[in-house]
Amino acid sequence: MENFDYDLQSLQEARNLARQAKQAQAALAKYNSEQIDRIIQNMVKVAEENAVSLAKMAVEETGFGKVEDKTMKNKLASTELYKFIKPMQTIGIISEDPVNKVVEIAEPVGLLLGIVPSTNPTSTAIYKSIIAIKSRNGIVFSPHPSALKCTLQAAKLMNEAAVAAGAPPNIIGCISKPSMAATNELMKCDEVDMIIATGGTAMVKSAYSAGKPALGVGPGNVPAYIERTANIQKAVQNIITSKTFDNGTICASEQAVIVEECIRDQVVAEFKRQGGYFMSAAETEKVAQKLFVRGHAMNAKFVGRSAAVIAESAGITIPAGTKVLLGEQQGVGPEYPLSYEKLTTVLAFYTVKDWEEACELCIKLLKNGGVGHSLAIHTENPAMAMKFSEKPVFRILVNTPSTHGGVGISTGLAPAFTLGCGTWGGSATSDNVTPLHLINKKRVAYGIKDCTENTTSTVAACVAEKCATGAVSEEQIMNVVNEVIALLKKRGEH
Ligand SMILES: CC(=O)SCCNC(=O)CCNC(=O)[C@H](O)C(C)(C)COP(=O)(O)OP(=O)(O)OC[C@H]1O[C@@H](n2cnc3c(N)ncnc32)[C@H](O)[C@@H]1OP(=O)(O)O
Repeated sequence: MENFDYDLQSLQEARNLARQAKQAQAALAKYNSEQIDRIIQNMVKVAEENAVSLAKMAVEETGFGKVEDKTMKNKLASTELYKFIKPMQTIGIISEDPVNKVVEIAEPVGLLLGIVPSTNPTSTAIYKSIIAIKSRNGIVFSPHPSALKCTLQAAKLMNEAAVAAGAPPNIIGCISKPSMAATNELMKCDEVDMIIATGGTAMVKSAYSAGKPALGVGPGNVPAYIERTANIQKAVQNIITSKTFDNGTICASEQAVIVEECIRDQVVAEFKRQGGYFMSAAETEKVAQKLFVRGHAMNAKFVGRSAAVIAESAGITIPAGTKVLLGEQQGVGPEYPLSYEKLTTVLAFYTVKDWEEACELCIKLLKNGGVGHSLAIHTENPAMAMKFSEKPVFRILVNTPSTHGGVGISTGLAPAFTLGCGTWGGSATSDNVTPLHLINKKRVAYGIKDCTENTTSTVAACVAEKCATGAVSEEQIMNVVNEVIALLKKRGEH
């Protein structure tokens, strides 16, 4: 009976949130760029002011990651994101093509449903709130139950900041009584126009099955290849920096290190020097037993945990100061547990003969749960980086920590906490999701080609008109002239 009451209240809350946010969004859709920018600036300010407290809440509630790194994630989701999206045109006329005479006008998508993972519970809520408002959308959140309090607080702060700067009340909402029934209700209700789903595979799949537009992200299983020309000291430093950032909770973080035989000893020595601990086969087995449940599903108890916590729980002794645990693997698949995604401070370690073998292994690892996501390569040979761009991923991250590279901290990629995996990874986009994914484009298109019989004279008139206005360049005029000649030739009149 208690459960029944809870589910009922949870459903009612979801329906109310969707109704209120939809109403607010209808009003927001009439705002201009200045009004929207003022609102976003205030959201960014409030997110920045609360970056530390939200990070603390997230670590306390989920047990994942580190306060200082979650603080940085909250800042990436606000201050850094704002720098990147400020110049984006998301309102009104966004482009005019005088030659083809097409005018593009941005319209909001409407009301979004944001699904938020437990691994990035406050940064994802801040990021999705800001990109939603930038495109004049409303958003309601479905938080992960084990990160409820911190996601709710982040969403509340974003709503209050938006409203204080002029947004309609309730433009950002968040479920306070999470249940699958409420999440399903939001996914399917008429008020929600689009779902942005970040989280586990099952949740993303159900978002795509809701019968409405959805942007979802697939899982990652990122290989990091250290090629023979790489700066080994830097490559190892990048990998450790990445894997220890928030204790490995970001899905773009490295999952396996691949090295060539000829540099293996140097790489191993460098890892040891920088805080890597190479586990024996027996130790690897013990750690793997902790990391996974039900086959190779990640055990939440060891997601985003330090090497020391994992080692202690597995009953293995490691030197003080160890940053990452590495386990040698000879293959990929169920018999090699570290060949799966582990959002924590553990890496698989592989040795290959040459780059061709590295290629094959990368493909196998990606097919083991990471197709479409990301791959890291450390090399001083640009041609080698381009060879690896042929692999089935949409982010090829070169000489950079893959965590920082994938989410746009250390690369020119868009700052984002929703990283599309393209159709190969079951996503509707292969991009880092930005406000430009959250607009509809309306097009006003003038007739520029006559479809009637008297084409020659109409095209000539069209050329004359374009010349007369002086609005087009000589090159553009020549293009039109060439078009006319081609047309006449086709009709046997030239
Ligand atoms: C840019 C980026 O880094 S994006 C990163 C996104 N990637 C991820 O989050 C990694 C994928 N996530 C996972 O594998 C898991 O969520 C873990 C390992 C992190 C945590 O695992 P757990 O908390 O044990 O399990 P899980 O996430 O499946 O959820 C637990 C329960 O909450 C439910 N739940 C999850 N999200 C929601 C939601 N939004 N609303 C309602 N219920 C939910 C699940 O259905 C599940 O219910 P069940 O126990 O009845 O099956």
